[in-house]
Amino acid sequence: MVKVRGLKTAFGPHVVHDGLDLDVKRGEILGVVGGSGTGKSVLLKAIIGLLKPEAGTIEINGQDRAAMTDEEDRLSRRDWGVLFQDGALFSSLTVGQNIQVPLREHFHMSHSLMKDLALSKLQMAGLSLDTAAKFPSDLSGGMRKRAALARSLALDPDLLFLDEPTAGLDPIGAAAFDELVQELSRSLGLTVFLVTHDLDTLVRVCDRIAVLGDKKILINAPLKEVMAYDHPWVQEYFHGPRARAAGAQD
Ligand SMILES: Nc1ncnc2c1ncn2[C@@H]1O[C@H](COP(=O)(O)OP(=O)(O)OP(=O)(O)O)[C@@H](O)[C@H]1O
Repeated sequence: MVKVRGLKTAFGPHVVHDGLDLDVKRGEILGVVGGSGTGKSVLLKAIIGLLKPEAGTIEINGQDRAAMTDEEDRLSRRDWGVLFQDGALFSSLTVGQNIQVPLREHFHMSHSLMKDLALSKLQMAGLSLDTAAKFPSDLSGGMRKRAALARSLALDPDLLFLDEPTAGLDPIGAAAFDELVQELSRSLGLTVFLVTHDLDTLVRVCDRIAVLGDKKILINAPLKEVMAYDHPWVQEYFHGPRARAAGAQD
């Protein structure tokens, strides 16, 4: 579903990725982890086209992003949704209006159809219908995440990019959110690219885990294999007390 080859990204002299390869398989939930500043968010931004790589190729659904015309790029954007770390909802719009933003951008449809679609996405994200009329500031952190998830589902994407979706949620809210992502992935066949620091999330929902380090993907494999990988950061992260508490046992 996503194929990255030889990716190089840099900010001036600061090289973030160099010769990075990554595959995201259709229908899987891939967890992307790595130490702070290893370039998880930059990788996500490069894949979705918010950041231009210095070298390498990125294919989504078999289409080389660099070779796309503007129109092809616009159309391909319908195939994926993004949930950024802060939710990034428009504060002056209601939740319902927020969910309608991508629909307005991509389709000409009647107001009532748009409203109905927004309500169905709210339900998919586990929110009650009355949330549509509320403003983001009226919602709890967990509800805001769900509202942002509903917006990222607006165009019925095949692929979902989530950047630290459970950051800032309490453990119960985080577990419920993880469950929702897993349920959506299974029922809609969604492929999920999930950047996270949350060991609970990795253990609970990810089919495979890609570890970023030394400007590359060090390993991309199921949890058990990743835990056995001989690298200091991997060993410390997956065998420390937090990992044991999350149930990541050999
Ligand atoms: N717009 C930018 N301009 C300059 N440097 C940047 C920019 N965005 C990111 N960087 C740098 O790129 C590197 C990778 O950043 P990134 O945000 O991808 O890290 P991360 O792995 O997501 O970290 P964290 O886990 O702390 O969120 C960092 O050194 C960061 O300072």
